[in-house]
Amino acid sequence: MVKRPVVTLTLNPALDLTVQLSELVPGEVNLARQGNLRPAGKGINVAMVLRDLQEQVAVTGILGQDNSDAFEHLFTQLQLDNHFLLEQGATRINVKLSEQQGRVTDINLPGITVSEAVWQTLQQRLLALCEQADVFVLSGSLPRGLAADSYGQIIGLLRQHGKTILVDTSGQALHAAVAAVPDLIKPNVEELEQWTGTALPDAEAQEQAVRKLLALGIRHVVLSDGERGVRWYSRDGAWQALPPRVSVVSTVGAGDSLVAGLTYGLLNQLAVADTLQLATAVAALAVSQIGVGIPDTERLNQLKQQVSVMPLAFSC
Ligand SMILES: Nc1ncnc2c1ncn2[C@@H]1O[C@H](COP(=O)(O)OP(=O)(O)OP(=O)(O)O)[C@@H](O)[C@H]1O
Ligand SMILES: O=P(O)(O)OC[C@@]1(O)O[C@H](CO)[C@@H](O)[C@@H]1O
Repeated sequence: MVKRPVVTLTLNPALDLTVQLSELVPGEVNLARQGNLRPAGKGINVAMVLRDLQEQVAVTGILGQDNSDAFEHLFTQLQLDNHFLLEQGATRINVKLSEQQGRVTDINLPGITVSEAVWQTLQQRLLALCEQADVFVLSGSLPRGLAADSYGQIIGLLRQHGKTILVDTSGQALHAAVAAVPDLIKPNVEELEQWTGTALPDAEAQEQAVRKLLALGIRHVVLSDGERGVRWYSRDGAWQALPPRVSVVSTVGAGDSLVAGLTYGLLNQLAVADTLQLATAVAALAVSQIGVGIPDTERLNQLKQQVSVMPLAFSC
């Protein structure tokens, strides 16, 4: 049977310039140990990992026409079905300053400005993709020119066609996405705090916020918490996964790798515990390298064995 592809949407992609430094000293001349420029952005990262997990993936979103080559090359190389639209200007460069002891400083640029015409065409393209795909992953921030409720509009459109929708975004875009009730969201703790507008200092406070999200009709809330791991909440129960200890090279893309693992689990109807085991291992792998992906399946299997997954006492 031919597998139907997953669609990942990246409205605000980026070329990630990862700079490896011994230690960042602000205000001084910093000599980098190494630099690396690669096509990225949240949905594209998710797509790369899903491809390494042997899934068929269609990628869409909006790229700047002045520097789309590196992206197009990547899509061809990885056999990602390319449905990106081109807009005037250049896709942004996001700078990731990665220090030896694991700290990463992100400098994310605003990106291109999207015209109304391109936005309308993008919605038509998503509609066309509804013919061939059932699962849509909407990831990342919004570029300039798009209304804050753009994800709300897209979720409404996909919902009318009965699609499964996963969302990973932040700030106002997360607010709008939540209001449109996707199937799964993956905030980190800071993003959950942005959504409630309050500090959520402990698991109890975080779970109060999660209950509100589930009460709105969101079926799965997956809360990531960096090296402390991840907690998955649904009306059927809750689970926690503790990641293996890895030596941190760059945490950039850890969240996207987790989302890819979650998507794989949903697509293949894995049990929650198995999905979390895989997703947490893939995220740990991302942390131990520059960029995302699974260069070594043996290593992934070793990491999977070191993930602990346990049920959590939780009621809605
Ligand atoms: N130091 C670490 N060691 C092992 N696993 C980690 C580490 N940091 C993050 N992870 C894994 O990656 C997952 C996602 O990390 P995090 O909560 O930081 O997501 P995020 O803030 O969305 O990440 P991103 O930097 O991609 O936006 C965590 O739930 C955890 O499983
Ligand atoms: O501006 P957004 O879309 O929130 O984040 C963009 C970004 O930081 O996310 C990815 C890591 O998750 C990077 O590849 C990219 O630079």
